[in-house]
Amino acid sequence: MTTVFFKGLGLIGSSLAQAIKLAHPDVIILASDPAPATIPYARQQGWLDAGVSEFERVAEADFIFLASPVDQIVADLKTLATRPLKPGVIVTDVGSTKQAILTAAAALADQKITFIGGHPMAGSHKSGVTAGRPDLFENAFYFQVPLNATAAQQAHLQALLSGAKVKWLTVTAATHDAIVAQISHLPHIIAAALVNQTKERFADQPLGMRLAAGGFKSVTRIAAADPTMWTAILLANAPVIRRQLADYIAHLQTLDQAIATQEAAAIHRFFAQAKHSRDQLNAPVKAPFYDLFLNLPDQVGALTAVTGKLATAGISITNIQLLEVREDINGILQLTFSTAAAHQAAQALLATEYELIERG
Ligand SMILES: NC(=O)c1ccc[n+]([C@@H]2O[C@H](COP(=O)([O-])OP(=O)(O)OC[C@H]3O[C@@H](n4cnc5c(N)ncnc54)[C@H](O)[C@@H]3O)[C@@H](O)[C@H]2O)c1
Ligand SMILES: O=C(O)C(=O)CC1(C(=O)O)C=CC(O)C=C1
Repeated sequence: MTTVFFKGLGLIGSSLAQAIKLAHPDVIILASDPAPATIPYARQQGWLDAGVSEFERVAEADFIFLASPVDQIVADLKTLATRPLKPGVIVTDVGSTKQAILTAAAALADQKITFIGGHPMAGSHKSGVTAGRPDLFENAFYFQVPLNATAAQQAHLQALLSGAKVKWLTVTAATHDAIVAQISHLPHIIAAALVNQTKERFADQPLGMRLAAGGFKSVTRIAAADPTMWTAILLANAPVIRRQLADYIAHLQTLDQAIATQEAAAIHRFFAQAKHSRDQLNAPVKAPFYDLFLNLPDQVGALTAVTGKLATAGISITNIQLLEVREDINGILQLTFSTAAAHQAAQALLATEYELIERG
């Protein structure tokens, strides 16, 4: 019998819990959440087996999901490291940032407890248990950032979450935080800033932003997201967000200059480039992508050893994915590069130590 413990049963926690229960009805789900109506609602829905307080009964868990705001996840990781836990337990989280969380999880690794950082790339501006849905993550990417897990342990977590129907992507914490700062954190800042500035601009207009049509509404939907969650994200990923925010402001200033000097060609280029890129967003991914497959030993730190070797040699990886992992058998690691030169250099570097595999 498998027991899964959720600390935090809001939008993301409850969606994952429901996806687990649907795919594995025998799994026992325990959860703690301080929001008063959360546990009764989940019990009444039928997919929560028991509500507990804080970390009560956590020692029964085979999997522990930390699904509260990222600052609370950091605090919970430190607390968990002092608790007696079940041998072999896998601890994971769903936080929107990864470096601060992986740093805090070192306290667990010191106790020989397995930690795998996680982040499903789907969600909503709605929050709380009532917004949760078992199909929320269908076809979404799900980042996995292992700290001290074997390939088999990563696969074990993926199997538990099979009902979520996600596309797994293994990355380092630094890569994760750089990517999501640009495509998730920055957009939330921009949406909120636009709403705040619009509100100020319309201070003396009775209807104000209620007159807005689709443009304003589609750009600002995510400004309705939970302020507690977003404060924690911005503080946890501050240096990366600040760099990308400065870059964004520079883009706005360039456009401002082009408007001031009436440079029609520059303004046209600004919109044409954006249209081209936005039109590509849902198009199938086209080459050039260069894949390298290798047998990854089922050992703690095996993935970090490969990525560390490539980083030391200055070779950048576009994507890392673990395929076909079975208990006690090597997993296949798929490394994707964006240039033939990087692919060749990686091949030469890794061939001496790893078994490279041909895949069509
Ligand atoms: N909202 C999204 O789109 C999205 C997507 C991916 C990941 N995430 C991440 O998932 C996590 C949860 O976000 P969410 O959208 O589910 O937020 P949410 O507000 O819907 O849920 C958070 C839950 O955590 C609970 N909580 C707060 N303090 C707690 C504590 N000390 N112990 C136990 N529970 C506690 C809250 O009561 C709430 O029910 C965050 O770390 C967030 O960064 C969010
Ligand atoms: O769809 C939304 O409303 C979201 O904001 C989801 C969203 C994002 O796309 O930025 C929010 C936070 C995450 O960590 C991942 C996904």
